[in-house]
Amino acid sequence: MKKGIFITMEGPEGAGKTTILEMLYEHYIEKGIKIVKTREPGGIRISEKIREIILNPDHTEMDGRTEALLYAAARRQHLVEKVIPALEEGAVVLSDRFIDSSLAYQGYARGIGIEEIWKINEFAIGEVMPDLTLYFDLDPEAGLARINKSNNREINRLDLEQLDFHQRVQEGYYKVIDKFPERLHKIEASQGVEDVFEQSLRAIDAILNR
Ligand SMILES: Nc1ncnc2c1ncn2[C@@H]1O[C@H](COP(=O)(O)OP(=O)(O)OP(=O)(O)O)[C@@H](O)[C@H]1O
Ligand SMILES: Cc1cn([C@H]2C[C@H](O)[C@@H](COP(=O)(O)O)O2)c(=O)[nH]c1=O
Repeated sequence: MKKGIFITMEGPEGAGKTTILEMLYEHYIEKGIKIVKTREPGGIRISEKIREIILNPDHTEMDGRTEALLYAAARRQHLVEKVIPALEEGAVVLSDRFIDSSLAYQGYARGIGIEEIWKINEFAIGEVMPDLTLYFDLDPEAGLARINKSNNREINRLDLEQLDFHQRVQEGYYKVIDKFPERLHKIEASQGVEDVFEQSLRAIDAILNR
């Protein structure tokens, strides 16, 4: 039975999810809160292997539905092996991306359909949905400029998509917000890191203190 709190971070490329996740993790560790950080696709051995297959820039022939199924498979294993056990132990789980990435990227930007992608993901995740999702909103040009400037960020197959794909990703997230307005908390990610961090903390503390 779930006792912990499941929080996910979403947004287009370079929006600052990983930066803020690390800051939140350090903050809650210092406060003595039991917290687990993880990411998708990945987080555990099998899902990291699936990540390598999906994001390899050489795999240009990958079909959109194959891509969607691989993300869902990685998600399933990650949930069963890492997220659900941590929630059962009462931890706060912070995940860099989850199902909303599939809805925005494969469902909307790839044009497979948000409802189609929702159906295959329902099979993968069952009842497990985040308690809160922080959505970092940033224009794709600005996000791509950030990752191109960054030295320690490898450029993957999805980064190499055209700008119009990344623009559809952002529109896809807006559709996801319309679908789940209670769960998604939108944060303006063009602000400085400290402001983004403070607003993220406030949203999470509201859930932790409930
Ligand atoms: N608020 C911010 N203002 C300016 N630069 C930022 C901000 N947040 C993060 N950055 C920088 O932008 C780059 C991308 O940040 P980060 O890796 O956290 O983004 P991300 O959303 O996890 O990206 P992706 O999902 O594409 O891996 C890094 O170089 C980071 O230092
Ligand atoms: C979970 C998930 C991710 N993606 C995409 C989004 C990014 O382009 C990469 C992951 O790279 P990151 O540096 O870790 O953000 O994968 C996706 O298209 N669908 C998904 O479900």
